Amino acid sequence: LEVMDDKPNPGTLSENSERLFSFGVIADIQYADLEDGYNFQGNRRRYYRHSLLHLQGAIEDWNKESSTPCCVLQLGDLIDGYNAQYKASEKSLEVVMNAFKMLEVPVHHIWGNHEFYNFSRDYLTNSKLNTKFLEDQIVHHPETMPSENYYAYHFVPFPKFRFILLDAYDLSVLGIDQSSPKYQQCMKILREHNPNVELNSPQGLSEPHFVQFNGGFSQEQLNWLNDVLTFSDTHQEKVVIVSHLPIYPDSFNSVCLAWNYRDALAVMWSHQCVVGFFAGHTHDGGYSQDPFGVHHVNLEGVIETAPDSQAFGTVHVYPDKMILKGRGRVPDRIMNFKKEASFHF
Ligand SMILES: Nc1ncnc2c1ncn2[C@@H]1O[C@H](COP(=O)(O)OP(=O)(O)O)[C@@H](O)[C@H]1O
Repeated sequence: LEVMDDKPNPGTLSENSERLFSFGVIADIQYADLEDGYNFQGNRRRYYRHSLLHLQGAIEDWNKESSTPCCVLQLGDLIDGYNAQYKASEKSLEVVMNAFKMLEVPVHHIWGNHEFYNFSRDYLTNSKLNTKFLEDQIVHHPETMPSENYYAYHFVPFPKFRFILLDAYDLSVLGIDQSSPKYQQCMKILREHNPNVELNSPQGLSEPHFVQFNGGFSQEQLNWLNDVLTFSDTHQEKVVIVSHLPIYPDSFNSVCLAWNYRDALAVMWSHQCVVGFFAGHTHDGGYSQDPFGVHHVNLEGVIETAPDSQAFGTVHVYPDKMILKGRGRVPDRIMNFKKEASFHF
């Protein structure tokens, strides 16, 4: 495609020879069978129908790639919340899942706020959006098994390289029964930080990420994350963490952060194994390397991508770096591993 041709090609021959494996990334497809619309601020066009064509184009490209990706990470918000209003949630999910059937490699689905506008957590758990069956278990390490109380798991597509999917709506008022103790606990957290009548509004907040369309990580999930990262440290693995919500404040506008992003950062920063953190949610995209050398990528959202562009990427992993090959409005990025974290052969 022309869009790719005018960018520098990071995949030179020598790099290709030491390429270990690759994976696809895509975020915020938010499909709905609706005319184009706008975001809440009214400054970004949303292409509800065209998002499906963008997804189909991405799938065709991944299938055609010379080094086939091991898998694709779908970073959440697969269908738009509007589907619920039009009683089209199940139909739209089916349309999008049918598109994914063309993909020749496994897709890992993460859950975003729009999943919970359409479906309850119980529904999602029993749906095709639950890809926990793709997890890898570590024998004799029961502490690395996630509990059923949140949607998170880890897998190893290449020796010594682990992916951890996190549930950023583990603490959330979305998709959960209003009579449950957990709802009450989460509503309390939200109201303590957000006195607005409209809980989706960050207006006047010193911590503007305490809004209803965000969520957070329970202590239980963070303890599990800590245990998996401890295992990875001990076994000299590299880890990429994936979540719908970003956790590093530098990489974009802070309204989109997970509620307790600081707690997640503290866990992550107490280990050396983490090399990257991929998130969606922001639509605008962003990138930052934190002081501990972790690369934070917020992927540009498909829903706000014009029909003549694209928004997805393939990440190629090398012994000493990851190279994001972006398509359309996703920029290419070379992300070097911190020195002590490079693979040694
Ligand atoms: N500043 C705001 N004040 C009130 N409601 C808001 C505000 N920003 C977003 N919302 C509401 O929050 C929800 C999510 O916002 P939206 O921009 O659609 O986010 P997403 O990127 O997840 O689609 C929508 O229902 C939207 O109307």
